[in-house]
Amino acid sequence: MKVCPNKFPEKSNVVMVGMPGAGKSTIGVLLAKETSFDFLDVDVYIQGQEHRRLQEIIDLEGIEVFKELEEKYLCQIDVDGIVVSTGGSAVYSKKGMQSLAQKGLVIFLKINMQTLEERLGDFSTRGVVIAPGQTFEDLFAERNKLYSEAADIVIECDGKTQDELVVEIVEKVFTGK
Ligand SMILES: Nc1ncnc2c1ncn2[C@@H]1O[C@H](COP(=O)(O)OP(=O)(O)O)[C@@H](O)[C@H]1O
Ligand SMILES: O=C(O)C1=C[C@@H](OP(=O)(O)O)[C@@H](O)[C@H](O)C1
Ligand SMILES: [Mg+2]
Repeated sequence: MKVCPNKFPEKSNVVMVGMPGAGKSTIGVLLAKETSFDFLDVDVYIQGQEHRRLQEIIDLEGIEVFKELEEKYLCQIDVDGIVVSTGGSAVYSKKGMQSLAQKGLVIFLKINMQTLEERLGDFSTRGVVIAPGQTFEDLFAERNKLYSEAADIVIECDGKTQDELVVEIVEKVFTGK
């Protein structure tokens, strides 16, 4: 039986946004298991459609081509009863986010700079969309603004385990506590 995000009956999906390393993919799948929702990781979806790794696309074709592709695939997603974990750069696509938000409750997994650095290590090998010369601090500030604007709900993730975060999201989104 499917549980509905009953605090938000007009929304049939849950959409995770946030910095790379914030936990969108791992917490998204745990949330889907907990709620009997299905799960879609947009990064995995793009790779499956493109038959190549995101890192390869970014390295060989550059970030602008990657962002165009990401927008194309974000706009194709038409689902119900799904936890959708986006890639960290999805918020650069206004059209893509508007499309997801039509039926999706957008959850921003917010995390501080120190935790991100610990989790990401060398982000140049993780395929992060960052402009030449842009510092990670600048990227962090730019992205946080976009995630906050896109979000219906902000979840502060620092110092919390994945399981604690799933419980918190279920309470805020599914049981209305
Ligand atoms: N709350 C958490 N506490 C500790 N480690 C976490 C937490 N959330 C995610 N992680 C770890 O951080 C890494 C990045 O998580 P991932 O889900 O891939 O992030 P994203 O999809 O946002 O880039 C993974 O190794 C994951 O296990
Ligand atoms: O933030 C980014 O620029 C990106 C994050 C990645 O996803 P995760 O946020 O799941 O790591 C992936 O979409 C791509 O490599 C670009
Ligand atoms: Mg991910």
